[in-house]
Order: sequence, then structure tokens, then C-alpha cells
Amino acid sequence: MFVRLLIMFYAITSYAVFLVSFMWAVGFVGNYNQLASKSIDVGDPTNVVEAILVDLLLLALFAIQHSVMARPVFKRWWMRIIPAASERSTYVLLSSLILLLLFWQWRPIPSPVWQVEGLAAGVLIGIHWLGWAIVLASTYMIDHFDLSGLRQAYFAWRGAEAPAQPFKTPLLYRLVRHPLMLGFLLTFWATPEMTIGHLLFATMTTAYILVGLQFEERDLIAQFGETYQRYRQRVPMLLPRMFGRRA
Ligand SMILES: C[S@@+](CC[C@H](N)C(=O)[O-])C[C@H]1O[C@@H](n2cnc3c(N)ncnc32)[C@H](O)[C@@H]1O
Repeated sequence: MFVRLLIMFYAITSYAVFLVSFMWAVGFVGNYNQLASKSIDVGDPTNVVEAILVDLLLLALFAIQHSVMARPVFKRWWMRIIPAASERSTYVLLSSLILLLLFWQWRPIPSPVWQVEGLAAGVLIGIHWLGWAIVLASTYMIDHFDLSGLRQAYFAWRGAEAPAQPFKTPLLYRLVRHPLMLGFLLTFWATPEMTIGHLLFATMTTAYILVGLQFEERDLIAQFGETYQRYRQRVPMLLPRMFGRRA
């Protein structure tokens, strides 16, 4: 009983940390300094070389943790050390803590790359928020509570093991295979004021997403076999067909 309580408390705590990091992410990327005093373009000035090195190091730290801990082989090993019901919560907690470190220690490079005003700025801000909406909606289409680790803890609380997630293609997953990542790409790139620092962030996260998706799809094929192969042939990766070529 005590262990179950601990698993539940741990899952709720890690979800709370995730919510804080998500709110800071919104403030960070959009430079909403009411939400986040330090953001992608606002913070203490540093020299450009130091800023690039620190920012790349922070992004690499996130990419390594996020990729290694998502691999089935790592999960199997890790679940021999911690309860299976806490595996996802630990992943969420560590990812969120690293993101908080990134937002806190990020060195802005505020030199402008592009700057638009008026209607164009309004359109870009709209796309930026559409991206966040797609991100959030996609988590519910897959299973928000499974991705956050709360579902696994709830099953453990009831003395059962959470059943594995089935293969799903609801709503946006009929248009593209990775709507959640598409949402991030829209959010990261659509800005009326692109700076060098923001461009570095958008470029590196895009590269990470494109590489990360290769690994995720390899795991999905191993898990769902022929079903995922057929889905891959039918549905484009990131760009819906109405925009032309498959991505
Ligand atoms: C953070 S979600 C991102 C999902 C997807 N890459 C996207 O961008 O929308 C990652 C988890 O979703 C799972 N997943 C991805 N596509 C799925 C699908 N069509 N059905 C069920 N699970 C899926 C993966 O196995 C992984 O555990």
C-alpha cells in the first residue's frame, strides 16, 4: 500500500514539474516575459561564442536524455531498477528538469535575422499558437495520461499493470504520422522576430526531431509491425498531403 502511494505521489509530483516546465516553455519560446522572466531572447548578455557553446550543450543534454531514455532497451534495463509503473514518470520528471535548466541557463543571442510587422506578424503569431494547440491536442489523441505517466501510476494504485498502448490513428494522426512534432516545429519557427539565438534553437530542435523520429519509427515498426508499415505508406510523416510532396 505504501509503495503504491509513493508511486502515485511521485507521478503527481513529476506531472506538476512537467506543467511548470510546459508553462515556462510557452513563455520561453514566445518571449512572454510575464510567464518567464528569462526567455529565448531576454536574459543576461554574454559574448556570442560562450552563448553558442552553452546553448548547444544544454540542447545536447536534453537530446541525449530524451532519446536514450525513450529506447525500449534502456526502459527494460531501467525497469529492473525502478518500479515499471514509475518508468514514464521518471522520464517525464528528468525531461522537465533538464528543460527547466535549459530555460534558466539559456544565453540569448538577440541579433535579428528577420523582423516583420502588421498582418505578417499577426499570421506568424497565429501559426505559433496553432502549433501549441496542436501539441496539446496530439497528447490527448495518443493518451495524455499515459504520456505523462499518470495512467501507469493509477493502474499500480489499483494493483494492476497498465495495458500497453494500442496503435492509434485518431484525427490529426490521419493527416500526418507525427502531429505533436509538427506542432513543435510550427511553434519554434513561426515568429515575427527571429534572432540568431532563436534560429539556433529552432534549427537544432528541428534536426533533433528529424533524427529522433527515425528512432521512434524504428521502435513503432518493431512494436506494431506490418500495421505501422502500411500506415507509413499511407500517411505522410510531417507535412499533410495538401501541401504537396510527402515529408
Ligand atoms: C511524445 S509521443 C509523440 C508521438 C508522435 N511522434 C507525434 O509527434 O505525434 C511519443 C510516443 O507516442 C507513441 N506513438 C507514436 N505514434 C503512435 C501511434 N500512432 N499510436 C500509438 N502510439 C504512438 C510512441 O511509441 C511514443 O511512445
